[in-house]
Amino acid sequence: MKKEAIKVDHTNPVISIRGLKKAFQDYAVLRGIDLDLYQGENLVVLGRSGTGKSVLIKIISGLLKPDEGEVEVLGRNIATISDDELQALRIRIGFSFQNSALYDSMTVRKNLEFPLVRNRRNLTKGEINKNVETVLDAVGLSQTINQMPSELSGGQRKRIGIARTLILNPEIMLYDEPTAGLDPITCIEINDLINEVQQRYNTSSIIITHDLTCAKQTGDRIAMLLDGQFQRTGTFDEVFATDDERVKPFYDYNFIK
Ligand SMILES: Nc1ncnc2c1ncn2[C@@H]1O[C@H](COP(=O)(O)OP(=O)(O)OP(=O)(O)O)[C@@H](O)[C@H]1O
Repeated sequence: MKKEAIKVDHTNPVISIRGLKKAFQDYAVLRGIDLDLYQGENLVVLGRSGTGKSVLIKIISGLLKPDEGEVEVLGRNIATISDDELQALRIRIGFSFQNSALYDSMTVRKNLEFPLVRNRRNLTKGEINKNVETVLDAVGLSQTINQMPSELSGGQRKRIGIARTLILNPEIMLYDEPTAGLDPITCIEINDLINEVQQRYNTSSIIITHDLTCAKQTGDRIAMLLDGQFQRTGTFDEVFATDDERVKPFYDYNFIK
């Protein structure tokens, strides 16, 4: 489905990164990253395997510490906040993992209740049920409520993983390769879901992908990580209007020129 026009507030970055560097032993992965994610925006991050996309979102969610630079998330400097403040900030960020990260021994209902029981301790049973039903409806899987993850398809697991992050009403969503391993029709459905989430929950999102159809369908803006920096950012067409041999193969491979 074609993406509906979204109003992005370019005066209000929810993530602001300046001069971010991160190395492991001798290998400099991120070599001076500058990036803003604006309120309401879907930003797609592209880059070859091993260029540091996952490292970047781990730094944003406080799982890894930067070596140098400023990383401000929802107005808080990630490097200097206390552990308690970081914990509170993380609840405002939804992380959709590549493997969906569901608990295999729990039903869909229990998987969805889990973050609420942990983080919203004063909710009544009725409120918990209502929240579970609302997010299941949002991802179009109300009928799976009593099923086990093993009974779901890859696409359904992905949706439940997204529902589990939505249940805490995150302001920022981080999607790590949301369409990896899915068939083309399911990919399109997940792309549509990412756009629906953006509209319905007013989220700002970073979407890491190698799938250019996903990038084109979901991205309001694309940022391409090349040699440790964002060297090409813009709309999909702007980013790929180049003869740069580091960029062209992405397009040619995805769209079979
Ligand atoms: N905790 C760590 N310790 C040491 N090296 C690490 C660590 N985390 C990541 N790296 C290295 O950093 C580099 C970037 O890894 P990252 O997972 O961010 O790549 P990526 O761009 O997400 O790749 P892919 O598209 O394959 O998922 C890799 O060389 C990886 O081995």
